[in-house]
Amino acid sequence: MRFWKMNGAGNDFVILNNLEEHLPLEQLPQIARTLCERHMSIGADGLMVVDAPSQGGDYRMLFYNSDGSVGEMCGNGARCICRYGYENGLAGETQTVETTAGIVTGRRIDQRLYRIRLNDPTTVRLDSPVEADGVTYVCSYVELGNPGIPHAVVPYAGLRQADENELRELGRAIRWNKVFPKGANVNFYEITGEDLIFERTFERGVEDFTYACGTGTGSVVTVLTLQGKVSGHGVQVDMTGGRLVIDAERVHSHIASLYLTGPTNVVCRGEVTDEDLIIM
Ligand SMILES: N[C@H](CCC[C@H](N)C(=O)O)C(=O)O
Repeated sequence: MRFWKMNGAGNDFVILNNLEEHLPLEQLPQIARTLCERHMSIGADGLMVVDAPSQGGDYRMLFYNSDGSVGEMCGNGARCICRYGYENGLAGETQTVETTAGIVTGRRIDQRLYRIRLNDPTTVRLDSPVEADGVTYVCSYVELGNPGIPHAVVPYAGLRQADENELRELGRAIRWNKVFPKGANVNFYEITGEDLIFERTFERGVEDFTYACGTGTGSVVTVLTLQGKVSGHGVQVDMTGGRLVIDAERVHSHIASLYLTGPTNVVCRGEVTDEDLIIM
């Protein structure tokens, strides 16, 4: 089984091409759990599988979190898979990717820089109170696409200096809060300059912080653009693993388009030989 290991701003993935591997779909959650484990196997935040398109796209992208759960979409993953698609001859410099959340289009800017149009926000709930550990947090909720990937957007003063363990516990409490029926990725942010944000995301399905989250940055900038706190144009979002840039086009009280731009890295390519993997 051939694989690529990639990351987008430090959000890392194992990529398999099912047009060649022909793995049964029902085995993919188990394969994701095995290969994403950081001590026993390759290690990654998620597994992405390229499969045959069914809606006129160049290919279909299946996304599994490291715990084997399905993600509707992954912004950094989609940027990486566009590079994978381009470099493997599956698509050209502009491409159409079929994701569970809907169609995502992507564009190669240069060897490492890729830009995608994220799924449009389908649900936006600004500033509703969420209670965690007896404290009320003012928290917005965004879903991108349909079925939408769920994001909580939480302002957090002094985020850079915050105690990581405390923040993780809070992230976990909000992630499991009953007001979010699908759960949520929890995006803590602070505004650090004009159109400049620092963000950390506690991810559903990884159940920890990742180094970056593309749909998370899109959700934060959606909220802040609607609230008039950022311009929406070229908003820079710094995360642990690098800088992502969001362009959000605001039309009246909604976001009409959302673009994510950022770096990719092909870390290695090779053959999976993990002897713990059971493939029927
Ligand atoms: N890191 C990803 C999102 C993964 C989504 C996953 N954590 C889920 O909620 O299923 C991104 O760049 O958009």
